[in-house]
Amino acid sequence: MARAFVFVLDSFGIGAAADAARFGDEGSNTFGHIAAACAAGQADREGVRAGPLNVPNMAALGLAKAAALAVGDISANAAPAAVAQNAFYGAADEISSGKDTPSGHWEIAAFPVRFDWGYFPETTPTFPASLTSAIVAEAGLPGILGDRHASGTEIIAEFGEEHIRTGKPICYTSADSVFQIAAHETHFGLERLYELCGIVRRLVDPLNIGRVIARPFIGETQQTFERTANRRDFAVPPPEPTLLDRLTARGNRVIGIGKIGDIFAHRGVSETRKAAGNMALFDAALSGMDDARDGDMVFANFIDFDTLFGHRRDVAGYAEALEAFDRRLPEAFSRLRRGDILLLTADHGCDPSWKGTDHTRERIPIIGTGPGLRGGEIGVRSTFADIGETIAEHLGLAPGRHGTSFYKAIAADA
Ligand SMILES: O=P(O)(O)O[C@H]1O[C@H](CO)[C@@H](O)[C@H]1O
Ligand SMILES: [Mn+2]
Ligand SMILES: [Mn+2]
Repeated sequence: MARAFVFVLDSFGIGAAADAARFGDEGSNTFGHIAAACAAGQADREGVRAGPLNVPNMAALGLAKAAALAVGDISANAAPAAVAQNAFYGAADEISSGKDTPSGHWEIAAFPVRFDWGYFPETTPTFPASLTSAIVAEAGLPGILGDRHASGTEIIAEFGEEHIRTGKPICYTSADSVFQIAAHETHFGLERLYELCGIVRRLVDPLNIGRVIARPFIGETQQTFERTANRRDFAVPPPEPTLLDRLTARGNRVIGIGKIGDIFAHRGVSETRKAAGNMALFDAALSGMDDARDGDMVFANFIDFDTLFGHRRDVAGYAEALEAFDRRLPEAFSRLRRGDILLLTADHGCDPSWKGTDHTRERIPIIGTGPGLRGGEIGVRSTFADIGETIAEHLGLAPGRHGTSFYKAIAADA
């Protein structure tokens, strides 16, 4: 029995990447700054959480040691937290050119994105006039609102009422290669929003934009607007086969939890299980573990860390989400059989104490366990693709073109 379970804590970086300066992110550290704020009593929230960050299960997998490695602290091995038998831990730098979600996930799945995505400039309007007029004409719209870089929740508060009044969708972007469209689920219509995103997807293809994202919301006033779980990402398909394609081509199943299917444009994903919120996503991931057979992979994305707390720069909220996630981990551990591997990682950072509202270029944690593994330290890997190649070797696939497996370093001696 060899099965692989990869859980992505979306945006859970553990220290600035080697090339963070290129992104203006030198010194960012999602985990480190959350842990420091908690320790200083600055992340207490009445009735929600208080005190030092309490993530004992991830600590037992070596999270603190991975974090020490990621920030170049050579006393990593002297880090106090005891690491469980079979646990492996380390960190990785990203070699993809962007710090966005598709780049991070594709690189984890052993396909780094070495080309440059298209981006929209930090001007108002941000979208080229020719693009906007094509969208307006093809979709039969009275115009668009927004048309600039923005935080999704803030721009809905600003333009939501005007959107309801005029029927103009709210279009915005970020430091990522995205064209995001916020529209009201009933006044504008959810299906109509998805159709509009399909039109825009086609129109932004020549601009090399990674994703068009539908951002539906409900509520009638600035105070009551709320985004719903009906978000949908329209990503371009990875230009090369990923680990997921290699597995499904062999006849194995890849069960994608949450937005994994969307991120891979549904290629190499046998089945998608969506759910709203990290706890329901965890339930879905456990159901995937229950159903996975020999040679299968469960690939889960836990989006709340990023969307609800990282981008919103909510340190206490992020801390509480980590603690809630950590409390569920024993349920995953108890499902592991001999031959299985469970690996926790992230796709980029989104330091909630950082300036702005964008992602941060960070190293990611690689921590995990498996009943048949020896475990140990795997160092700071030069690419996330080492994760994909390790899973490939674990599941008996031939090596791919990118990344180096660390499987032999953590596998039990033959
Ligand atoms: O501010 P919101 O709408 O959450 O958007 C964020 O989510 C997008 C996709 O992950 C990022 O590009 C960032 O803009
Ligand atoms: Mn992400
Ligand atoms: Mn994000």
